[in-house]
Amino acid sequence: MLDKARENLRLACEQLKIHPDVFEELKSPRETLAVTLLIRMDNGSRRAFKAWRCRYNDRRGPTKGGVRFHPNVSLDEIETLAFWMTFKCAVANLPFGGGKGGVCVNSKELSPTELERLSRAYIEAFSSFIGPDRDIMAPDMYTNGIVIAWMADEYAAITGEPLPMAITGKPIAFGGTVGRTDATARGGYIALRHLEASLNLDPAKATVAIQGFGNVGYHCAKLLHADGYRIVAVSDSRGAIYDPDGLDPLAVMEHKLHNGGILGAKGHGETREISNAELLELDCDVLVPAALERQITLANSDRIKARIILEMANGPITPEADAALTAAGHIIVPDILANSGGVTVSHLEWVQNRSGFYWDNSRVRDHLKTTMSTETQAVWALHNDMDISMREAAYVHGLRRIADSVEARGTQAYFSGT
Ligand SMILES: NC(=O)C1=CN([C@@H]2O[C@H](COP(=O)(O)OP(=O)(O)OC[C@H]3O[C@@H](n4cnc5c(N)ncnc54)[C@H](OP(=O)(O)O)[C@@H]3O)[C@@H](O)[C@H]2O)C=CC1
Ligand SMILES: O=C(O)CCC(=O)C(=O)O
Repeated sequence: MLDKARENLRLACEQLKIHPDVFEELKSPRETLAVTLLIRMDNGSRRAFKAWRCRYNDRRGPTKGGVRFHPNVSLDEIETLAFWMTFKCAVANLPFGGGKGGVCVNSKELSPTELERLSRAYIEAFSSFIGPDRDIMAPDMYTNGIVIAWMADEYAAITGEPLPMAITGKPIAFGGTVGRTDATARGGYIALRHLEASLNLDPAKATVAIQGFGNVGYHCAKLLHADGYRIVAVSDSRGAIYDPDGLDPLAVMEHKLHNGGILGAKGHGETREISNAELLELDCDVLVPAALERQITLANSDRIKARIILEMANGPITPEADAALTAAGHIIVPDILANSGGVTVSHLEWVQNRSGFYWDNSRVRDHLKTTMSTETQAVWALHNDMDISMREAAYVHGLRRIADSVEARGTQAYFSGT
């Protein structure tokens, strides 16, 4: 995946006529630590789990990014996610570089005590790699507030820092910020709402399909539904439900909490089960991938019907499929813009921890709204002015800021054309 992600970088470097030195610096991660975590299982046996943390690039500040627990986590995935974080933080204009971490584990197979030991073992292994001015962790797939609280507690014990600033996404009672739980979804929602007029989208008429019903997918569904969008399909790892008359996200979540999954939840009309693959191909106005990478590839891109794709997951569309969809006229609001609301509010948690002054919900939301609207407008303007896709525009926007920070350190001027 990293090879393919570099392709976006190369294109943005070409667009901006950036000096080759910048590409040379950004094409590889600065450092990645790979470890094996050994934990004691409840039955007394020991089990090994591969784990990584990557600091991709720190030109704009300490590296920042979540930690993922998933059986498909690999070195390539973590380095690619850290590459995307580098650009995401620049697009959001945060004083951060990009990082990411993960453990190759199916956390659903662990008991709560095993999961706690694994979370604490991760921090033990990476405690000297991370730090409030070096690398700051946060939640990602299958690392919720409880996992983050164990991690923060372990870091506090190891470092003697009662309030760990090297980990964001903490519970509010442990130094977290208001507004982080739904920040990623809210950021994407603000971006979409900002573009409504330009995209000729009418919430009262528009239909939405959402893949993934976790933190991001659920809150996205809730926010869009509250504004009148008709949520016609949602999915989780077990499958999808489709109801052309619409689904109520709160009722679907209620069902998931009681039954362990969304299958069987009822909407306003005749609800039926479909597969995750079918969900992606539904005839709807907005498709929101909010689960894993590489869900839309050349194998299914010609069957995608949604006019607008709001990429809330990281990397849900492969570069080849992205090119095909763009050529076919689909508008893709790219991940490094659409899902940057999470890290934007993580930044606020870090700021509040450092200052010791805590913001209220309206201040956090106002800040998120201003950031998302400003950066969405900037990317949209570049997309129109340069006649490039929104993804290329987002990379150009982020790359300008990263290249500026390289140049500001006194190295040679990198923009040959300006
Ligand atoms: N959390 C955050 O702040 C941010 C997250 N993101 C990205 O958003 C995406 C989702 O993250 P998040 O919501 O936090 O993760 P969660 O762990 O909260 O939820 C993941 C959801 O995806 C579902 N899922 C897992 N595998 C599949 C599959 N093969 N097909 C369909 N659905 C599947 C899960 O199903 P089940 O419930 O059955 O397990 C679950 O509903 C990821 O790409 C993540 O990197 C990006 C920016 C920030
Ligand atoms: O909140 C953060 O710091 C990072 C979130 C994240 O991992 C992501 O945006 O992909």
